Amino acid sequence: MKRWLRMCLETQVSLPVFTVVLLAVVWAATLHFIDSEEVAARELAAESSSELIATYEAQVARSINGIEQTLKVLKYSAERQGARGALPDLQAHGLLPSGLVFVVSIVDAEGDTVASNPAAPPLNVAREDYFRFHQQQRSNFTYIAQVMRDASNQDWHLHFTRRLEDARGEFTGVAVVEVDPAYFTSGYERSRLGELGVLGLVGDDGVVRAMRVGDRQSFGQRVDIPALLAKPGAPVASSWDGVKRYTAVRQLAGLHLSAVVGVAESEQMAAFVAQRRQLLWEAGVASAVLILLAGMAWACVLQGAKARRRIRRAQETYAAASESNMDAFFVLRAVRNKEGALVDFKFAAVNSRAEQLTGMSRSELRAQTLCGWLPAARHNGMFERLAHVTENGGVHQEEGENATPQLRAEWLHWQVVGVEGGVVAIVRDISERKRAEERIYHMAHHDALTGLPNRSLICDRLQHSIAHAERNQESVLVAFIDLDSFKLVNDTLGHNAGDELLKEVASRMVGCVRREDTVGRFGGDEFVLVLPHLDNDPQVLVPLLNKILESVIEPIVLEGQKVQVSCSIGVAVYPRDGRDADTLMMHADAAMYRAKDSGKNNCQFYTQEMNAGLEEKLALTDGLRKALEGNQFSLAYQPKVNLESGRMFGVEALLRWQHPQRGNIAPAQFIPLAEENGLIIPIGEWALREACRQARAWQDAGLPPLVVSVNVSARQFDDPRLVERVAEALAWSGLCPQWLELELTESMIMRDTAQSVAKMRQLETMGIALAIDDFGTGYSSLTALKSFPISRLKIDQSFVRDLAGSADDQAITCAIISLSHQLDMRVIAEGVETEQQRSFLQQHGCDEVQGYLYSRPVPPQRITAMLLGEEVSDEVTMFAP
Ligand SMILES: Nc1nc2c(ncn2[C@@H]2O[C@H](COP(=O)(O)O[C@H]3[C@@H](O)[C@H](n4cnc5c(=O)[nH]c(N)nc54)O[C@@H]3COP(=O)(O)O)[C@@H](O)[C@H]2O)c(=O)[nH]1
Repeated sequence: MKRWLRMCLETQVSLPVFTVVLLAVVWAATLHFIDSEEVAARELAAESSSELIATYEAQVARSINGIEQTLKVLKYSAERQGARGALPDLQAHGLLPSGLVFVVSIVDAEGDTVASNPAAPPLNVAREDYFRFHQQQRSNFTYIAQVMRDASNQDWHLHFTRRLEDARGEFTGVAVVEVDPAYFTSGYERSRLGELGVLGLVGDDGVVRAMRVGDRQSFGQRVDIPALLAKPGAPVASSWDGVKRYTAVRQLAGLHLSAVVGVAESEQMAAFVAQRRQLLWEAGVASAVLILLAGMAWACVLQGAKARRRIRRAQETYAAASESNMDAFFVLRAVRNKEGALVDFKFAAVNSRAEQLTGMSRSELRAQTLCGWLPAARHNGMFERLAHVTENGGVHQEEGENATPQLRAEWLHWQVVGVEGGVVAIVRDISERKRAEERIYHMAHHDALTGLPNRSLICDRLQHSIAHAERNQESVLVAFIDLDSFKLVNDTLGHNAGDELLKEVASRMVGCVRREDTVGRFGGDEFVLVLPHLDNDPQVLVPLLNKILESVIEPIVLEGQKVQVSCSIGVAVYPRDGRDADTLMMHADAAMYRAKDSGKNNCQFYTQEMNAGLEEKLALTDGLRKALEGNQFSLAYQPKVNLESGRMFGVEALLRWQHPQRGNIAPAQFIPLAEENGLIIPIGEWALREACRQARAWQDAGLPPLVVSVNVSARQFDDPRLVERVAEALAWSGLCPQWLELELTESMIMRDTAQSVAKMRQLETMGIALAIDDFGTGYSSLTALKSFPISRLKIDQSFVRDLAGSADDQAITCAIISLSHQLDMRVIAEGVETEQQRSFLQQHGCDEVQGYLYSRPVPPQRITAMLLGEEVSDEVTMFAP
């Protein structure tokens, strides 16, 4: 109810209501006035007709009275002196009326006109109404006949007649006065009767004797007198012309005649109608103006109301938003001195987050000024910044560590917005975000395993150190550290052990350096040291580097086993060995390789000469990239011989690279490089396809089928598409899987035995044979070995080389032969160059051999020739077993 009342009181509602009421009043007054004016006009019209009838009645009475006097004189004279002598006598005495207006005549008993004035031709009127009336009735009153014309008077005229009789009362004729009907309506006053008013005489028979409407004379028509009298004072439609008139009727005393006067309603009410039109027009215009003004006022009011509502909603939204907001809101009103200078701020409003941030209640804050609460604001720039935004508007934003102890946050983001009369400060506690950012930054720049700076942070720090050294003429030492035999630990003891080793080594290295030095993990088992702020003799750091070598090689217990791992360190020094980070890293890397080549567990400083090796490596890498496209690769095939039969049963496919400038490049030189940069995947795939194609070509040529062995490197074996690629090579070449053997190394399959077994089983299922190459050099787990679907072990040539002279190699070789047979595998020895070696192997049950003793790796045509028996090696019978 209250709401409804308040709504009604609101201007946007009350204004239209008021306007409607005002319009209603205006129109009610106007219509009422019109109504009363109409009543007055009608009364006036009715009165006017009453007045006119009185006047007209008197006029007519006077006129008829005159006519009656004439008739009486005529009657008197005619009855005394006879019909013929009456008129001359009367004329002689000047008793006849003017012949211009009245025609008088005497009719005898037969109806013949015996005298007339003015003189007229003789006429018999015996058939006329008035004659028969007087002939038949002894009447003593004037008979007024209907308008007519006859032979003696061609103009329409009225006959006023009286009976003539003799002394006995017998009928002797008729005295006649003829009058123009217009005579009775000549008193028509336009000023009062208008153009449609009526003056008329109507006989008791209802027939009009004379009538005038405006200028129009008429007679003879019938008028319903009772109908005219039915509604006194009200306009009635006249039967003769349909015009509505206020009509008055008077019966003329002693005459069978009524006087009729009428004024037309349209003319009588014309002034009123005009006035009414004027009033309605004025009221209409006034209403339109009122509506227009009210409409404009309403629009303004509505606009204002809308604006107020918007402001109210905005305030409500602001209040709701600020309350539910994670940000603290402080509405600060400027406090000015008498001169208008801004001296402080007062807390006008705050939200609950602001209470939490300050630890003060709303009322406590509102009782404070900014500088009263935070005196430091005057000195730390806060007041100055707020004042600047207050005076100049705009928005000021900043974030940083909180230096105000009154605010409970570590980090704050400030947004100060200028508003009317002050500022709104929106303060957000960003401590959590900052901590997260720090965490993310740390994660992005540190190695997750060791917590050391990662590659990106190492480079960053190195660049900073270089920049600093450049400014201060200092040196920076960069050391590239690679663990020796880490792979072995990882492969044999598993990844967890490898991770533990890396963490331990990392912590030992950190323990060796200063706070300002950086020890970072570059990736895998590679670490980098950045030692800045050196004077120009880097040799002073040799003891530190030795300390690192010593600390790394300290034994460590992993998975219950005592393990010792050394490291190789390569050192480059700014500015001597390079002026930028990339060059220094590259040179340190080169030096580290030199340390590896120099027997590991040592430290090498970069020298110019090392660059040559590096450049060589880069050139080879570049050449490798182009080699596939340039068809620079080919395969050589080395026969594999069955010792028992002495026959070639298979070949090992060995990759050869014919460099366009450098000639033949040994696989030992480019295969590790291709492994390092991943090019071994496409190169290995090419070798696989080519070997399959060649084996199939030999078969297609009708030669005895050979098993072709293809080497698979670690990177190839890890390739998730290995099985797919092998299947594609077989399908593409059309070689049956039984004629393909893949040679894997111990270390590659021992790294993740479960995954290796799964992959090997897939290959075995396809019908492909698997052999373990270089057996004896790795660390095979015999349990794992049992579970592998391996069909052949290949004794590494390092054991075969000294077979004749080394009892150890003999023992190892015999053990491998025995192991193979126990695991139900065949065994082949590679690198067999001498008859002694072959003989030893045969005596100790080795199944197969491969080596220069039989043949070097040769082009496929040579194998073809061997198969065809065209080329015979000393020891090999070139037939498949
Ligand atoms: N992933 C791939 N690796 C390949 C491929 N082709 C070769 N290789 C590997 O390169 C290494 C060096 O190979 P290579 O220089 O061809 O040497 C092979 C033989 O020539 C050599 N050999 C054979 N018999 C003797 C001998 O009597 N004496 C002697 N000194 N050397 C001999 O041994 C190498 C074959 O070794 P292995 O593979 O272990 O059987 C080598 O490790 C190849 O594996 C390739 O396509 N993919």
